[in-house]
Amino acid sequence: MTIPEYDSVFRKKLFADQVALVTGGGTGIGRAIAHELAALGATVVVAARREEPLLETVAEITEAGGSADHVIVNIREADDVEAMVSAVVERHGRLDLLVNNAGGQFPSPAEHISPNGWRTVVDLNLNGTFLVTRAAFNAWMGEHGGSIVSVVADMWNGFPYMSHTGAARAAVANMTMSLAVEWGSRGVRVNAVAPGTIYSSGMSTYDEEFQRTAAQQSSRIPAGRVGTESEASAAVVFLLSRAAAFITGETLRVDGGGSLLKAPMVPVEAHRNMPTYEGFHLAREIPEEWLPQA
Ligand SMILES: CCCCCCC/C=C/C(=O)SCCNC(=O)CCNC(=O)[C@H](O)C(C)(C)COP(=O)(O)OP(=O)(O)OC[C@H]1O[C@@H](n2cnc3c(N)ncnc32)[C@H](O)[C@@H]1OP(=O)(O)O
Ligand SMILES: NC(=O)C1=CN([C@@H]2O[C@H](COP(=O)(O)OP(=O)(O)OC[C@H]3O[C@@H](n4cnc5c(N)ncnc54)[C@H](OP(=O)(O)O)[C@@H]3O)[C@@H](O)[C@H]2O)C=CC1
Repeated sequence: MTIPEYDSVFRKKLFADQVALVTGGGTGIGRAIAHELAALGATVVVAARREEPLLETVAEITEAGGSADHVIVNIREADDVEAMVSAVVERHGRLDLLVNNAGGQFPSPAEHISPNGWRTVVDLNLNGTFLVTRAAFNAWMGEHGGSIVSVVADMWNGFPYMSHTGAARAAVANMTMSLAVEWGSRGVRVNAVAPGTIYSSGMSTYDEEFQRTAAQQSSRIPAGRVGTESEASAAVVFLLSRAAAFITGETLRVDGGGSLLKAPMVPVEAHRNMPTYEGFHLAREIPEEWLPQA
């Protein structure tokens, strides 16, 4: 099958002569970003732990007329990360664009997350993102400038049953602001994109029950639907581009308005376990019909 070039809304040679590194670029949102950047003229290096999806994405991009390469990496390992960034600069001579897209987590009530489970998710989504960002700055961007975008999540009002990733992604949004300030004078912009529920191939890594819950999110999203991989990619590409030259330290929501609603992602169980406080004897007591019915 012939692979057509990515149908980007951006100008064809936007990233000509630039080199981009996309972590997690072999699958889902990362794969879409890799395709879009390559269609816009960048040489794209995709990096992750499994070689097969990386090779497939590289082959697709090459077939579509773009330039791509891959590196195997576990972003939780500092030595791996250093080797990845060195390989990109050695092979391609520069590193202009970094997309911290690799990430993931598992749904679980907080009390059942083991210490190692918590550490693993924070290591991947926060520490891994920091390691890659730091390595890209030290190896290239600190001297030559560049643009960094990290993919986080809709953690704005907490992330029930995903507390580990919520904490890690909020930390990345905060790190994004710190680094934007520290590195502005070096010509490096640092931003993030916070996707809501995106119908990415990554969704199929979850069990059926979770996927059903995710599908039901449509009814609480003002856009009336979940998002596409391309919609997440377009936001990342915009922030990487010169069109965003005056934007740094920002986390852009790509969630169809979902994060604006007060409705929780998961329903609150009816209970009477939260005692009220009435410090004033003339205060109104909450009447029975205003309390949850068991
Ligand atoms: C309400 C719906 C809203 C929908 C919004 C959706 C928003 C987000 C969507 C996405 O991100 S899409 C998909 C992205 N992709 C993934 O998430 C990938 C899948 N996840 C993983 O690969 C793992 O979760 C991982 C932990 C991130 C990495 O796993 P790794 O193989 O490195 O770890 P392990 O060695 O297997 O485990 C380490 C540690 O973690 C515990 N653990 C792992 N999975 C689970 C689980 N499902 N439940 C409970 N605990 C888990 C595991 O037991 C280990 O701990 P110890 O046993 O050693 O204590
Ligand atoms: N889909 C959605 O609704 C949302 C997704 N996100 C985030 O967007 C990003 C992309 O997700 P999506 O495309 O949906 O899902 P995917 O599961 O397809 O993408 C995750 C990618 O990260 C890579 N990865 C995971 N762990 C590591 C690691 N330790 N080192 C290097 N690479 C790693 C995976 O490759 P490999 O396993 O080969 O290493 C994979 O390519 C993730 O950070 C995800 O959490 C955020 C909000 C919503």
